[in-house]
Amino acid sequence: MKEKGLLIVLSGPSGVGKGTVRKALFSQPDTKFEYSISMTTRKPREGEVDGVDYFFKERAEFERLIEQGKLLEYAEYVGNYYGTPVDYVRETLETGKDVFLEIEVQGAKQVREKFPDGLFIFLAPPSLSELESRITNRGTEDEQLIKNRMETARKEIELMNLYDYVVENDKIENACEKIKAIVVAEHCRTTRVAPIYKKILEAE
Ligand SMILES: Nc1nc2c(ncn2[C@@H]2O[C@H](COP(=O)(O)OP(=O)(O)O)[C@@H](O)[C@H]2O)c(=O)[nH]1
Ligand SMILES: Nc1ncnc2c1ncn2[C@@H]1O[C@H](COP(=O)(O)OP(=O)(O)O)[C@@H](O)[C@H]1O
Repeated sequence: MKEKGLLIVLSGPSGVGKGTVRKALFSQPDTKFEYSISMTTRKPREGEVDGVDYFFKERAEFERLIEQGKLLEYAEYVGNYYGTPVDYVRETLETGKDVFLEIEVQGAKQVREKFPDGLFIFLAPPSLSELESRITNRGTEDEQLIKNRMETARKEIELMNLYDYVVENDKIENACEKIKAIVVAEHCRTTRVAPIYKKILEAE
């Protein structure tokens, strides 16, 4: 029987650099995992393409997908829904490929409940002040929103110990290298290679 792929979840506080690190990872030719494109009710930003960056949905349609159980997880984030299509994830894992999710922390918590064997990686900021300056420099939020984001970030950082690994996003390249190394190590875990071991002995 073919071994199933690994579900890799990258999460962490808003503004830590999840999207940036994910894009850097997927621009590297040696990245072998499949990115699961999320659904969202947020409007496309300039240059974003439906079916590439996100599947852009109307609110009513998204709510219908929730009711139909089509989402592995979903969360409401700054007034918009974001969610992971469950069929794509399950079907891709069945083919033996690894699937990569880049999602906020509420969603990651839901995935942990459904996929306890997944690989959960928390992307952490070098410090809270660095996090604040990244959110401020991104220029997408006003002052009050930044204050709220920082309050939320403190609580989110406390959830760090629910994850398997913590990767500090000091430099983008360092974070990418660490994530790739973690995935390689995870594939070599005794619990995962047990079927292969059996195969070796059977082939004797
Ligand atoms: N729960 C959940 N969060 C998601 C999903 N897709 C993206 N996100 C998160 O939603 C947040 C907002 O994403 P986006 O609107 O693209 O803006 P960003 O803040 O510039 O990355 C980020 O923290 C993403 O990690 C998803 O499918 N589920
Ligand atoms: N390692 C890093 N060093 C410095 N700035 C970074 C780093 N990673 C991300 N950033 C910057 O921080 C801001 C937030 O990154 P983003 O990927 O949007 O975060 P998230 O997806 O976690 O909300 C962006 O302006 C991005 O360019």
